[in-house]
Amino acid sequence: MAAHAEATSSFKLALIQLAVGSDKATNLSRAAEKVREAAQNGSKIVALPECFNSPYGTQYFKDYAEEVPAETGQPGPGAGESCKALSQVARECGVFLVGGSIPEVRKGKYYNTSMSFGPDGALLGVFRKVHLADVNIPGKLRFREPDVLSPGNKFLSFDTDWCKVGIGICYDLRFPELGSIYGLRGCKLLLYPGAFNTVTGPVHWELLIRGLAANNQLFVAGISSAQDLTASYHAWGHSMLCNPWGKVVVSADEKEGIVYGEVDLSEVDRVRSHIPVTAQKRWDLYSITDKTST
Ligand SMILES: NC(=O)CC(=O)C(=O)O
Repeated sequence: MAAHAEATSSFKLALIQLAVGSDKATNLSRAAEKVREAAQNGSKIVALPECFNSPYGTQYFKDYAEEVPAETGQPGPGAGESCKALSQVARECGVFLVGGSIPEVRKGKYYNTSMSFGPDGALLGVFRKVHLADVNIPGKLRFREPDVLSPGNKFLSFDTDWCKVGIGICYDLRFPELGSIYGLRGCKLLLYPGAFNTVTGPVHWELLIRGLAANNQLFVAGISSAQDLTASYHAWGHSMLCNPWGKVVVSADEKEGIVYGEVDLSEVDRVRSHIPVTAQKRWDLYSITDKTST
């Protein structure tokens, strides 16, 4: 009965392609406004982009960094302003909220950190970007997150009322091992807040999202900030949801907006029954080992 209920369940997902500026308070209040709009339009899971409260760039991370609670559950009075704002709007709207990412400071180290909240405002868990962006394309683009950030050492998957969701951040898309691990954990939806750029984005963003979805036969969404050609970093935009067949269900252009997609979980089982690769793994020949705990 439970399996049937899940097999037929479907829900609306909202990807908020936010225009991010240099004022943190404005970024937070505009993000909350968009979460309210997405909830009013019937979304059950809402996701924000990478670095939604600060401009993207190694020169900004330290100035915008906040502490993130060490414990899950309702954030205490000492929680940072972004954590409090996200928790509050998730509770007000009764949605699962994947809070994009923010620069975090913890014991003198900096991280690119995503916090996820339940509909009661409780912090469900944090994901610190595991693979840090290291891009050097001579004459075109250079940025190295490892110059400032430390990598996270844990993955994050959590249960919603419909399915288990796995979280990665941007450059993590380049490492299909993470998607495989979430697939093995039973996730049916992967959410990657991101900020690809106008050099790598046109070639790699959609390709990586679709590849991850097709290889693991599950839903994958990438959530970008909007493109701003006056900023020092030109985010690619093009937030999108891809289905387990590897097809783009819905996508944005480069401008600010909310992308809505219907996640019909029965598609996961349908695609897996049509082409049973998830049941054909040759674990006698190779392995994917999850060395972390949830
Ligand atoms: N910003 C990133 O983390 C990644 C990126 O832009 C890229 O891989 O290209």
